[in-house]
Amino acid sequence: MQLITPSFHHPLHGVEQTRQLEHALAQTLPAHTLMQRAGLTVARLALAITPHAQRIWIACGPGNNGGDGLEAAWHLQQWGKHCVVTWLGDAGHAPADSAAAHQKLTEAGVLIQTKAPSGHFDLCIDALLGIGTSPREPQGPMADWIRLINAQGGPVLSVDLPSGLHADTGQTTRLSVQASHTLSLLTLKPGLFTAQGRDTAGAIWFDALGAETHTLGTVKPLARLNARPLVHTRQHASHKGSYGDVAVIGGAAGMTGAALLAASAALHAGAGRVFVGLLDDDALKVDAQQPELMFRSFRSLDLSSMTLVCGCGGGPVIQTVLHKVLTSQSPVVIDADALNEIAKDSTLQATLSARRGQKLATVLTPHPLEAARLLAISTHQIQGDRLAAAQAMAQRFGCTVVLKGSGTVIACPEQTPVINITGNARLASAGTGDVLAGMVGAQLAAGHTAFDAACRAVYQHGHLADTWSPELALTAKQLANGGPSCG
Ligand SMILES: NC(=O)C1=CN([C@@H]2O[C@H](COP(=O)(O)OP(=O)(O)OC[C@H]3O[C@@H](n4cnc5c(N)ncnc54)[C@H](OP(=O)(O)O)[C@@H]3O)[C@@H](O)[C@H]2O)[C@@H](O)CC1
Ligand SMILES: [K+]
Repeated sequence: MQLITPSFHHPLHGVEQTRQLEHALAQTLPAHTLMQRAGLTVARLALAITPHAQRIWIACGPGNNGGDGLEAAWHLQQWGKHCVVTWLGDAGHAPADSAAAHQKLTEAGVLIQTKAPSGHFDLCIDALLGIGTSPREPQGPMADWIRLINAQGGPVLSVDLPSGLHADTGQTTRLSVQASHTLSLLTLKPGLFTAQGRDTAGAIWFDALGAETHTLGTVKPLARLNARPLVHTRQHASHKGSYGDVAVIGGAAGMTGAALLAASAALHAGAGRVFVGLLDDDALKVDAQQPELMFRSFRSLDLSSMTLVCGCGGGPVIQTVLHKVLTSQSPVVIDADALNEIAKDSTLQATLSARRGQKLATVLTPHPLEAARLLAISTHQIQGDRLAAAQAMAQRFGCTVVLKGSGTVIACPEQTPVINITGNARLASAGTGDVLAGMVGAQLAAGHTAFDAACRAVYQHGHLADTWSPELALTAKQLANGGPSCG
């Protein structure tokens, strides 16, 4: 069992793949073994997170998730805990593994109740719903028990998934369990890490139940977790030209700040030189706070020799430069208003898609609303399946897509998508998206592929927020500078 941190590219398997693996593994083991392993590991984690808990409520659902709970209760009872076990199943109709667990617990003399318990519990174990959850709203006792678990206010350990959370998408039913810990079994599920997953699952643990890495490797994952990128030591004998040039193109009248944030972020993320091509003719020609930035008119920029970050603060006028940017042979990051303009214009969309045929690096960085415009669907549909939406955009436009939001998804046509788990809600403030675009630009300028550049920048952007002092406000300006202590 392990606590999940962004240290490894863990594979993420959805419901279908998890069931395939379960089936393959179960064939090699005596009956009920997987559920017995599941119950034991749940009981061990319960003990680890609440070592002094005496009174434990184990709420068990009608399927095999409930069976895991019954198995866990058996161990906890053996270890001297006072377990209150409630079950929504029916011994005559329960799945075979759950029926066996029910019989074992009954034979151990544990009372299995059907009514909601009363009083306070030191720990609740939520074994109501796992990968078998359907999108219908829980009703009756299931709904009552979810409300009661959430009302306890103490630690809640969810078995496999917080009940009500969909394993593939991270969507929840309106009523769902709010866990402090979730122990994902056999596989890690993508829904734990994106959309509502991060807010409902708490700390995420994983136990492969004896499935070795090569067994997990037999089924293609839906996604992988982003992991801390390797930091390359700079060669002593290098110079600014070794790290590439970035040109930020944007900053229409009244919106120069966005372009300056992206430029500053590119600079602090290691680009060799950073140019700013502002679309406002009357804009500043130098930034005294950041004298390293070189201001140029868009017309005078040599687009062929630099990485372009296009759209930050661009307004509708960005439309006038997009054809030139998209037909350049340079790596390109497309953000904000540039995305909105492309969404409106099928000719620009064709120009964007044509870059793939020329093997030109292109990264789109939409937030869900921009993504909705690009795919001409609703934001609700985008958020309903973020992995699928990011992949659809990557396929449609033939490039790398960074779908921002809780559990940012990075997708490209050739690779398994990645979900990022660094970052937090402090990033939900003006300008942080411009900073990310600049950071992606710096990674592209350093020579990384579009997908790698996006993964590295997204990780670092989130990591800065995760290591930010809780006493200090997180502002985009300081984020661009690499953190509050850096300027
Ligand atoms: N896979 C593995 O490798 C292993 C799996 N294991 C465990 O098994 C779990 C999967 O078990 P599972 O397939 O029985 O599904 P599960 O989540 O218990 O739910 C099905 C039941 O819930 C009901 N129900 C569904 N939605 C509902 C709703 N919204 N509101 C109300 N009710 C709803 C549904 O009713 P139905 O829709 O059929 O009427 C059915 O009765 C998995 O997550 C893991 O914990 C481990 O033991 C070992 C290895
Ligand atoms: K559960």
